[in-house]
Amino acid sequence: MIFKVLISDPLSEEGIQPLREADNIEVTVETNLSPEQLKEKIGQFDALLVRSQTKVTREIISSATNLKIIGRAGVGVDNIDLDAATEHGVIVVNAPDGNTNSAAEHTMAMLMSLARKIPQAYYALKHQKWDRKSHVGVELKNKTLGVVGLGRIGAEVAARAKGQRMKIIAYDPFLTEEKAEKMGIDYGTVEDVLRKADFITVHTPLLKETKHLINADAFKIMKDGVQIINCARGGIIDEDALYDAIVNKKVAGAALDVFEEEPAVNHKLLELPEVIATPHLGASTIEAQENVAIDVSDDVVNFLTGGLARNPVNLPSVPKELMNKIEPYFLLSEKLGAFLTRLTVDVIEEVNIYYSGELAEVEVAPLTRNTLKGLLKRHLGEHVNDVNASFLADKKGITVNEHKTSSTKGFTNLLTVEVKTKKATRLVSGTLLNGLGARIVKVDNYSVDVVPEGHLVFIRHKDQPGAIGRVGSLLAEQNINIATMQVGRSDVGGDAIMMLTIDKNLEELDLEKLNDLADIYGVVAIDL
Ligand SMILES: NC(=O)C1=CN([C@@H]2O[C@H](COP(=O)(O)OP(=O)(O)OC[C@H]3O[C@@H](n4cnc5c(N)ncnc54)[C@H](O)[C@@H]3O)[C@@H](O)[C@H]2O)C=CC1
Ligand SMILES: O=C(O)CCC(=O)C(=O)O
Repeated sequence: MIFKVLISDPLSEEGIQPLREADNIEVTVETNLSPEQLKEKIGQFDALLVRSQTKVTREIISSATNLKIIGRAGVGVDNIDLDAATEHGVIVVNAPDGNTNSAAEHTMAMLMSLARKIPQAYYALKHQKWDRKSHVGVELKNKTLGVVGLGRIGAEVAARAKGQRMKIIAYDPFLTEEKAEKMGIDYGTVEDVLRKADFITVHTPLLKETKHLINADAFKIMKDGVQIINCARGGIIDEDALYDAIVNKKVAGAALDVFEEEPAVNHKLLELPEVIATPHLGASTIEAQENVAIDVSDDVVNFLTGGLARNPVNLPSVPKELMNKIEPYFLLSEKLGAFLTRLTVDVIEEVNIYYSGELAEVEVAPLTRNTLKGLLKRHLGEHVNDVNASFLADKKGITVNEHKTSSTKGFTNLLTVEVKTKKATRLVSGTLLNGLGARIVKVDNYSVDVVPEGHLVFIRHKDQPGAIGRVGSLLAEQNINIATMQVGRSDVGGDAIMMLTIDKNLEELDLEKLNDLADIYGVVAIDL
């Protein structure tokens, strides 16, 4: 059998040698295809290899009747509709490590160019202006670099900036004080980083939680004259807010490799002399392009010829017999993880998963991975799946323990997820009720009975007359209908919880007003 592979973005010729050399693989390189042309052609191919230009939309995937694998020669998979790929049984693989070094080096190049106004001075000189006065820069030595997102690239940037004698302060949901100390950097909340830094560089994926992470409010708390670098993803910084902050002289300069809409030509930020920019070149080196092309080509060859892919982004693969037994628990396990991650404010160090009743009789590793997927997605994004979840948890220094117990507390099956941080232990239990579907039956020490779906609001409060009424009245004022409500308490007049399901989107809920009500200790909004 011959497998047909389409390469639709420019990839390194050296990097695709594994594909060219494989006996049963035929390679077609056709770049610059329009979406319509790609849609028309894709049905003939078993594999598609892309960089970031090709948008692999649901429409393209739906037309790809033979497609088995999509390879992304790079990290970010935001140009590929992962849900559509998973739904169509197409595995997506990426090359997470191959361009780390290049992206980190590009960030350093941008940082130094920004500090010394090199692009502006070059531009002036090219236009016959010998202007030394307008291009006075600042030193990096003894300045503070704030790193938001200390993953592969963020950590490499931090290590290099130390070599420039900079002080580093970083925030990452998986960074602990101990880890920061080992790396010789300061650990802070995102606010600490924004307040203390002279230069701020972002290295997160673009997620719901990181979209416009650097917005007008964030600029307000930064130092006057701060300088900003984005070599990660357009959209992490609110471009309108950045524009205003530069015009108002709050921000002295910005270096951008990425934009909300690419290609970004005629962008208003590019009109500002304080902004220097490159057209998404972070990974554009001979070495990175060779590395990422080799990594995805190897994975495509392995996968098409019956082997395992090393860097799957979405692969669900469990033996059929086991699948039949555990499938009903898949959604519950992910939702328990997703629920618990919203209740956890500090860095998660340990996860304990207790399987009871009929669940104690089967192989539960896929459920553990699925629970971790629910836990990790909030901070690591959609590329977390049940294949890479355990690996990512391990990489983030989280200890994961599975426990099987016979104690079911009256349920035929019970799944309990417990997370431990330095400051707290939180837990949630769920079950499948015969004929009634999934239920959350316990949160910390409180028994509840909540369907784990929709828009949930979890409120900790003091068990006092009027507390529940005040919440109800405030939601009524905001025209928000309460669909279900559960209350639980430890003892009379002590700590208590409310779990509400509301009919409106959580964005329409004024969390601050709820938080400000008398006897309310904390409110968390959770979309399940
Ligand atoms: N400009 C370019 O050509 C390139 C851009 N990239 C982009 O750079 C970014 C980083 O890539 P990697 O370091 O390889 O990814 P990574 O997954 O190793 O690191 C991302 C880090 O962001 C952290 N994070 C998630 N939410 C956060 C939040 N709200 N606040 C702070 N940190 C948060 C995660 O915990 C993780 O440690 C990605 O967006 C990637 O697509 C990557 C390569 C080249
Ligand atoms: O393919 C490219 O050049 C972009 C690389 C990138 O942005 C990524 O790997 O996330």
